[in-house]
Amino acid sequence: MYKIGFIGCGNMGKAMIGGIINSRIYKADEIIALDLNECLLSEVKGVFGINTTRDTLYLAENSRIIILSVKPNIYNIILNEIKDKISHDTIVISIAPGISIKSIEDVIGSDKKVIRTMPNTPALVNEGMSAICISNKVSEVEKEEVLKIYSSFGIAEIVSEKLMDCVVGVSGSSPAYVYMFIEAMADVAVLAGMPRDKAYKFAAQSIMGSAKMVLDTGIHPAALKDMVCSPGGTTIEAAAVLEEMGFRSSVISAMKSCIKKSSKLTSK
Ligand SMILES: NC(=O)C1=CN([C@@H]2O[C@H](COP(=O)(O)OP(=O)(O)OC[C@H]3O[C@@H](n4cnc5c(N)ncnc54)[C@H](O)[C@@H]3O)[C@@H](O)[C@H]2O)C=CC1
Ligand SMILES: O=C(O)[C@@H]1CCC=N1
Repeated sequence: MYKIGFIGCGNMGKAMIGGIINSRIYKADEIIALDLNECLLSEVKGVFGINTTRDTLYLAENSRIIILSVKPNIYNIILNEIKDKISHDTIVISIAPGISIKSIEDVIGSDKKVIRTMPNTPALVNEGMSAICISNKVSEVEKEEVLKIYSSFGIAEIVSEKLMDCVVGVSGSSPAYVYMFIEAMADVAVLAGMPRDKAYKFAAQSIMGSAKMVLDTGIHPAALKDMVCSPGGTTIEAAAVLEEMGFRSSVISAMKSCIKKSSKLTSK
């Protein structure tokens, strides 16, 4: 029996497998994965040394934990395909926006163990942020095990299911906004004469350091911002332009749109 099986090893599946392997929580031979894309499957086998299969039913029958790392529109197809192979000891984990615990139970049975999660791609470098919701069929020991898996590639927190759309906006999707920010900052550094490789390093490390300041010091982000803005200095010039150009309101509108999209998927 494999400890964990991934159906789908695209961006998110690969990131989680990479995080689990890096943290050594499971050995490569305790993990199995499947993907319709043969190149991708040989890639994860080659890079991580895990087992692979083309047989979805074999994976479902032989994995104690199954992670459905496919797009939300494939969920029902896969669940219908594997439902007879899911035992009462199997834990089925969703990582997709809009896929509720109930919608999975409706297909595989409400007597089965289902966990809904929302990870993010920084899992690949063990800096993921994940939310986890547990159904009442999952025991305390199983909850702790899943928390341990998700904590192996970053920070993981139990949240109530009603917060999951919000989680998509604030952590599932947010790495994309941050990459856009890094790209923009690096482009301007290049414009001002810095070589591109250095520009990415300077921009990314500044964002990582600032995030670490928020997490490690517990100081309010506004106070941390004020600590950078010298009176009559350079930073307040930039901050004033960001306010003028609607920086915060752009982020607010973008995230509201993301959360709305996630809740629209859920209500379908
Ligand atoms: N990419 C991200 O940052 C995040 C993605 N998610 C969720 O993770 C899930 C996967 O997303 P990505 O990895 O980004 O997508 P992706 O498109 O990179 O990977 C999905 C993989 O599923 C495979 N696939 C499709 N049908 C299949 C089938 N019938 N059997 C086996 N494999 C099949 C595809 O070949 C593909 O490699 C989605 O539900 C997404 O919403 C959640 C959090 C973050
Ligand atoms: O864009 C998406 O739909 C997925 C969910 C969170 C991140 N990527």
